[in-house]
Amino acid sequence: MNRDDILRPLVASRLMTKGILLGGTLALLVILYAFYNAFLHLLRRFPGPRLWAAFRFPYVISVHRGDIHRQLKTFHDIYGPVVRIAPNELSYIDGAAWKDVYANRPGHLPFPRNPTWFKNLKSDEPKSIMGSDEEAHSRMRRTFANSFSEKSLKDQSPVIESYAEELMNQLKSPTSGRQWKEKTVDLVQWLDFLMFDISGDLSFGESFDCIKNGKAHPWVEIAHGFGKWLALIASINLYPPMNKLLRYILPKKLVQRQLDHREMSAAKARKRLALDTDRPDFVTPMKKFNDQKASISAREWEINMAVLVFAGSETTGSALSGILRELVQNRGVMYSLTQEIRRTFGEESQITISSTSCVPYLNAVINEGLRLTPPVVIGVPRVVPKGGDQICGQWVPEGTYVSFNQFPANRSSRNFRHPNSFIPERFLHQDPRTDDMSTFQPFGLGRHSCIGMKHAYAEMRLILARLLYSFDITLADKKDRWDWGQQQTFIFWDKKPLKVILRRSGRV
Ligand code: HEM
Repeated sequence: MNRDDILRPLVASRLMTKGILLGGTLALLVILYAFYNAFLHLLRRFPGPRLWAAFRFPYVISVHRGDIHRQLKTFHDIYGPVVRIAPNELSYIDGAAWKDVYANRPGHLPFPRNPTWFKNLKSDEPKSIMGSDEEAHSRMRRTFANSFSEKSLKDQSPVIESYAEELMNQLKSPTSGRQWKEKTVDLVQWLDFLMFDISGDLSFGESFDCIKNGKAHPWVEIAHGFGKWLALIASINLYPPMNKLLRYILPKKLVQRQLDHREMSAAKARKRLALDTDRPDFVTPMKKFNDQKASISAREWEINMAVLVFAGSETTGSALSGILRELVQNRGVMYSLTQEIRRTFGEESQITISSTSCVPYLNAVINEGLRLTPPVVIGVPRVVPKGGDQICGQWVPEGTYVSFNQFPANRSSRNFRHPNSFIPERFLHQDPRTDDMSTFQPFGLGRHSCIGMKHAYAEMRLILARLLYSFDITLADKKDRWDWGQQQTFIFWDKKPLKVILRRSGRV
């Protein structure tokens, strides 16, 4: 036996001992970290699943599996209206949380948006209205407000109506040169095309021509992946200091796709800004305001126009798809709504944004659809400000992430009778004993609430009325029935197709 033969096992055994010690120390640290979070942390008295209270990873995994909305629903069913869903995060489904977290309360500090979800890739990136910087937000909100007023909506109505007309013409158009009696189409796809074309026109001054071409514009295709992208960035941001390496960890191809998208948006925004025109869109009123007050920079314009296109199209398209799925799966409601529309309007040309503003059952159907299939599935989280604050009568320490989560709230039997059923009548004859309408805020509340709410309602009414006036709509496959919540969510719904048969109603 030489010297090396004697030393080799000794070295190996030392290395193994060191490895075991290191592994043991790490395991101990993880156990201590989890023990601290679960039993000593200031949030320890809030109910919730122990593993989620101890670590952030179950939440992140669920976000990436696309089932966070269902997980939250299950937790609220078990633990009640407030649940601890991560070491530093609480989820609410109690209506009082809307006011406490999102509204401006006199004598209380505002709860800012959680920067984790809105952090930029680079520190010098321009700010957007969706960001967490409160000063930038109020500057932009003031600039944009005029574009979303009643008057602006009235001015923009002919533009929106012209796109609804284009969609109807496309759906009615002969197939293979022949008139048709019935036709199968995917409404999710067509509604998506419609909403992006409208948003493109109002924000960039030109349509994406998705309806005309029958396919998504490259800008729109990339935008479809935006929810997954946001979820990815947020999950990395949840693990500081890993987020400092964000730009280096993310797959280069993915980052490049987003950067190309931004460049494409910037070019479109610049092109519209350069036009000397008073066309009725979002830009004209904003530009007038900005020319006087110089409130936002050129780079801020560029990013905000892209935000507006996405915020206005993904959400409204999703709402319309959800409502139409509920309608084709609930024939009684479909029948009542169709009757109301065909009774109210003698001709299709009478259906406009203004004429659809007071059609009661239509409004009730839209609200019930927003309740069952909320486009903003889970809440946009806020951070409890300095000094902590009371939420739903309980003190919550500063720095805690808090959110009102629409899907679990709207599907909870604490808040609604028969929460999973599509019953528009609950909005016509409201009964506070069975339905807690304070929980229903599809457009949010407070200074960050949806700036485009009036537009969204106007578009939804117009399009539903036109579709149901002209067509009898049924499911292409009778077995294709399922609950909207079964789909995955990546911030937004990952929508499955809605294949329906259109039959001409006899009115057209
Ligand atoms: C059914 C359709 C829509 C739904 C359900 C919806 C929902 C929401 C919600 C819940 C928020 C609040 C986010 C937060 O609390 O942080 C929001 C904000 C916003 N929405 Fe909508 N939205 C819809 C349509 C639109 C449309 C049509 C536009 C514009 C054309 C729009 C533009 C915006 C913008 C710019 C914000 C940010 C407002 C701010 O932070 O001040 N949305 N939306």
